Amino acid sequence: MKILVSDNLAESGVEKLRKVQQFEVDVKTGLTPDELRGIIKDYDGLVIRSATKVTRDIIDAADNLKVVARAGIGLDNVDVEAASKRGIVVMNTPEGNIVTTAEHAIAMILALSRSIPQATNSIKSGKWEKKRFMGREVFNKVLGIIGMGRIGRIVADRAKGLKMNVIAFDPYISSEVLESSGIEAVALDDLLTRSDYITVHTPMTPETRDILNAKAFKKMKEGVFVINCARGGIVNEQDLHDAIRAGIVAGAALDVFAQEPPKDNPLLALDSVIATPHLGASTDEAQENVAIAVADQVIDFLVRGTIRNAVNAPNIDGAVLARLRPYLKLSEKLGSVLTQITRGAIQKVSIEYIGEVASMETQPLTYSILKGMLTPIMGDMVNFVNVPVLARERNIKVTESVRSEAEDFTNLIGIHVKTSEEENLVAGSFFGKKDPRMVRINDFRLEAALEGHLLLIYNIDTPGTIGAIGTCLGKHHINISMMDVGQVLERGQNIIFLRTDTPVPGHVKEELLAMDNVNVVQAIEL
Ligand SMILES: NC(=O)c1ccc[n+]([C@@H]2O[C@H](COP(=O)([O-])OP(=O)(O)OC[C@H]3O[C@@H](n4cnc5c(N)ncnc54)[C@H](O)[C@@H]3O)[C@@H](O)[C@H]2O)c1
Ligand SMILES: O=C(O)CC[C@@H](O)C(=O)O
Repeated sequence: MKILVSDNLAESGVEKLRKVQQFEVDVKTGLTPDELRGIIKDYDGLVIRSATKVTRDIIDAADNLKVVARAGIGLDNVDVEAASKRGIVVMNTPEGNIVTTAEHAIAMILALSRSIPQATNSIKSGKWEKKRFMGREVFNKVLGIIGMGRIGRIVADRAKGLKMNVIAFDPYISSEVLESSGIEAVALDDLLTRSDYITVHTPMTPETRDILNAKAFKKMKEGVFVINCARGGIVNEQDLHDAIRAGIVAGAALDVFAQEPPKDNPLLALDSVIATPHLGASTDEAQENVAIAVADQVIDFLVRGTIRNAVNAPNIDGAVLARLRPYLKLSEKLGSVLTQITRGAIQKVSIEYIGEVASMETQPLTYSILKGMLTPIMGDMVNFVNVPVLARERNIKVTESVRSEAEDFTNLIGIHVKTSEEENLVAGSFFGKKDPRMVRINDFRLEAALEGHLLLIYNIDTPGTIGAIGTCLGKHHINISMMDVGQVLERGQNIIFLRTDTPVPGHVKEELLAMDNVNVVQAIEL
């Protein structure tokens, strides 16, 4: 079997792969997309970090490829959907670099506080500018952490060691879980107004994109420091630039950028901005961890058939998997819809399998639902293996029940979620043999295909509202390809479910929301 390592992988990982008798390992870094497309057909396994872009084009040319394995977390550079369609397993190593990245954020906090990069440049140019670089202690200062997952929690722990006062915003973790680790859970606005330092540690999702934007900067304390070692675009770069120029933000430390490598990024021209070229995970220790983990996983899969840390396949026997595959897809999509339409920290998920599906092995389906629910919140690090642990860590109680007779459908999967703020139910089934559909949102019956760009609107039923919604979308050149309108009252309102050909941008959602009779507008991406 042929393995291609197309990014810089620590030697220990390459060696491990080379020791496997059945493997022939090539290390070829810096390939252009055309070069990679030209050679990929020969390989069974592809090992990457973040530089190689595994696009649909590459996947289409990969006749023998069985696995794409990422040494690291982010899979932004892999078209997972295209790989899944071709039956290629995509895996990552979600644990190996979290300590290193958290330490980088702490290094950024200290470097900002004492202007270490700027002072280094100054002294190297022959100056001795003691007054210019008057610093600031971190002792007793308020550190606001947005996103309290693996890295956020380690940052909190290290910052407490520096005697900072840590407050955190993570709507998907209950305040009891945070407070049991001595961290004050706060609302986002509270964090923005109280923090001396704000660091983001969320994945990039439609909800976290631009979470620090002009509106957020306006609420911050004058002199705040901002740190982004997560993903470019979580902090809006233009708005950060404006906030620095306006004197709100005293300095920013950026490891990640909306475009990498950054091109003519005006932030890099500002003296108060310090930056590193996506080095969060770049320590010998982390690279060793992820290289060994990725090599072990590739060997386990290609030699022993065991799948670990895959984002697109559960850990089960091939024949069972083939039977379950359509249900896995339906389950994951329903889970994703549910999270995207429900606010608050998930407390309880109750799943009902009805009809033929009740006689199948339902545990992978439950994991698939949980994966669908947690991925919009946690991004690529959620996989079929770690999802039960992640759910447990978040105190999510999961119950399953089965019923053999379905009333209107041969098969039905119903999921009810209770969060700290509300409750919702979705249900899905198949039309024809394999066409997954969502058939219920709470009491609203519909027949929605589970793919693409969807929009859920709650409105007060008045003549003209649907027309006005269509006109608004049309004005922004957004075509509606499907529409279901609720006939039953849902929370005293009507419900409209649309599919559009292109995503509905935030400003258009706000325009819809500003209409007299429209109360809720939720975009769902599947
Ligand atoms: N700079 C680097 O080299 C580097 C290295 C590793 C990871 N990362 C990035 O760091 C980030 C965090 O990674 P992780 O492993 O801690 O992820 P994680 O999934 O363990 O944690 C993310 C947390 O963000 C929370 N969250 C989701 N949406 C939120 C929202 N709207 N508001 C507040 N919180 C929200 C989730 O509940 C979760 O607890 C990711 O973006 C990852 O890609 C960067
Ligand atoms: O491989 C890298 O250097 C990037 C690591 C990081 O962003 C990740 O997603 O794991």
